[in-house]
Amino acid sequence: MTTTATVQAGSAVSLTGLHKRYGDLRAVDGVDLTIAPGEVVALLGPNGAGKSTTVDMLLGLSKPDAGQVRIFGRTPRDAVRAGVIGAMLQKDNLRANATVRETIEIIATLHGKPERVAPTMATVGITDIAKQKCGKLSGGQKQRVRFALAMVSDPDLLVLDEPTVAMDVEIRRQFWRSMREYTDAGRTVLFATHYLEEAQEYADRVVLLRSGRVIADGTVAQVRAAASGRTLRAVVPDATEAQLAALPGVTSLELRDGRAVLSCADSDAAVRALLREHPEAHDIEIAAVNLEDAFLALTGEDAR
Ligand SMILES: Nc1ncnc2c1ncn2[C@@H]1O[C@H](COP(=O)(O)OP(=O)(O)OP(=O)(O)O)[C@@H](O)[C@H]1O
Repeated sequence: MTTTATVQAGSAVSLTGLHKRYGDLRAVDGVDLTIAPGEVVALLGPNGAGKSTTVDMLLGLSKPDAGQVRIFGRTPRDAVRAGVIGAMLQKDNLRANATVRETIEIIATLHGKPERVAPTMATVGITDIAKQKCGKLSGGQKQRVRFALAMVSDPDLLVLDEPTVAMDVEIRRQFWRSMREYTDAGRTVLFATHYLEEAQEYADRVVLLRSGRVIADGTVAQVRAAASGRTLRAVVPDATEAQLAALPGVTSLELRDGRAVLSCADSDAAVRALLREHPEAHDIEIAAVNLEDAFLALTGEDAR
């Protein structure tokens, strides 16, 4: 049997008891997180939840007040030096006067991988802007150049802080297509995002941060279930609130003009009992709670 210790020893990312304060503010307040090789993990949280602070410590850009970071068993600094981490941050690190190709070439050469320049630019879709100066690029183009910089060393772990900010819908799709190619090859990704639908669509696992703490961690399906299961809607002309509230699996409800909206921990049990006790019920719909609802229920505040 695999023990927790061996899983952590073989982990891509291991954050243990991570704390970071700014004055009295606990920006990161005891984060424990282990990511296995090959996982694609979304780090979600409202503004100020501590996502960027966590990412900065993970990359060795800032030092935790307490706790430990290990990337494939190494310190962040050693991992960065060895080229096993590629990072795409929110900060603008592009030199305005350098062309796109020159920018990618410098980093590829630093990592001893000049042969990666052309394929990386093709994958990310920036070959056609290779000769443009970085200072003249649009926000979305700059994001793609940053993505190419993160990918050019062919790292085992990609860390992306809000990667699709400033990208329009088409560019965003293209971005995720190239990410898929990368993750299909078994590489590990941690991305921070405000776009809940991106987490839902592209991550294997979602970690919700709030006030510097992990408040939920699981697959998209588990996070949804942790919040409030499913919503059952039906028209039940003669039912009372008390009758509906007594149905098994129902956790809360609204009833207006015979239209009922039931929040269910167990929607199968609820729908069976509903039809048994109120055979006149009709127009029944059962929907999974989407991640946004789950997120709002768990954090109790506006995600954006
Ligand atoms: N250098 C700093 N000095 C003081 N406070 C900081 C600093 N960096 C971050 N903070 C504070 O720490 C908390 C966590 O910030 P952080 O940027 O990690 O959150 P976030 O989840 O990335 O938010 P956002 O989605 O807005 O980027 C916030 O309250 C922020 O104001």
